[in-house]
Amino acid sequence: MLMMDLLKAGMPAISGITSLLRFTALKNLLSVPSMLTARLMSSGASQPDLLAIRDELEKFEGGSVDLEMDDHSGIAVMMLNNPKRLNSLTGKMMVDMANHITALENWSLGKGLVLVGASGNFCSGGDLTFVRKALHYGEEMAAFQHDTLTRLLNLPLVSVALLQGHTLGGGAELSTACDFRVMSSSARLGFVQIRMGLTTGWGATTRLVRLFGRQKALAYLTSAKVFSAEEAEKEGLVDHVLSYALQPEEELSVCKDWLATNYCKHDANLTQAVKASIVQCDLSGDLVDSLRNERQVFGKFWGGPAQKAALEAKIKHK
Ligand SMILES: CCCC(=O)SCCNC(=O)CCNC(=O)[C@H](O)C(C)(C)COP(=O)(O)OP(=O)(O)OC[C@H]1O[C@@H](n2cnc3c(N)ncnc32)[C@H](O)[C@@H]1OP(=O)(O)O
Repeated sequence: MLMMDLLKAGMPAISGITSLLRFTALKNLLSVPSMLTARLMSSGASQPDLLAIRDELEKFEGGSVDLEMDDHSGIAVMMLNNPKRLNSLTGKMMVDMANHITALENWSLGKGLVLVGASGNFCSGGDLTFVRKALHYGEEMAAFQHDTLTRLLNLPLVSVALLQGHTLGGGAELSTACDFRVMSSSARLGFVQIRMGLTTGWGATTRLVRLFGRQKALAYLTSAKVFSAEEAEKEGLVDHVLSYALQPEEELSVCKDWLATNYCKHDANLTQAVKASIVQCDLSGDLVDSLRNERQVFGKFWGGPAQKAALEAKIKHK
């Protein structure tokens, strides 16, 4: 794809950064394969054509992902914005997120990132309108999301997901691609994919085993249990539960303060260096192998009879 085509396609809303940074982000998107892609290439596995998948996903419109980068505090806020559908992700939102992560990879003043959903909901998974139209495209979408979410996890910033309202299916997967999870006292969190006739499509099996061990990962994924904040904290699934006295609109600023005062109070260069060193310790070949396997398993179920029956049933994951 030519640079001009990308420019025509348009980068999503980014505020607080210079046009130079936009250009750098675009250049990187084109010329520097992500860490995951580079590893796929070096391992000799067939390389997913992420630019072609990006073009395809972008056709599934609806919602946006918006980014604000505050150079003063060094804290960015990335907001999932599809509130009428509880911030479930369309293909276009996946592309927005990938582009923003490229911008964040290049943010020299950055220390931290809050991932949040608009209007008091984190994310209720894949947008089911998109899902129904993309039943032929599971493994490709999974490859794109694996790349994006591995880059999110490996950003040189300390990241936190603010879980408000519903965090379900793919939304729960997103939350595991952040370093920390802060949960609203009334929120609900569940890896409900199995009830939707699916395995994880966005890399959460691999990340859950690394975060919590195989037994807990197995329990979360096979039970499809939807956790209250109290239960999630007891499990260690979330790092902090917010006071019940807060209104949803106050919770973002409290979460930002939690991140700033605990993990982003020191120099940006040092904070980035610490995170980058931790990422280096964690870069083993088996991450790539595990994600590839996860994607292949997911591809066997996506568009299959169990998923179609679940979509017909219009399940509510209460
Ligand atoms: C690779 C991806 C794999 C996955 O993510 S699998 C998981 C996919 N997510 C789901 O199946 C969630 C299904 N929805 C639900 O369980 C319930 O809507 C939920 C989240 C418990 C909320 O229940 P309520 O509070 O009663 O609200 P509600 O059902 O009236 O929802 C409000 C409006 O949001 C919509 N919505 C919620 N989740 C959605 C989704 N994932 N995709 C598309 N639309 C979604 C819902 O249809 C409703 O819209 P409307 O007002 O009826 O037009």
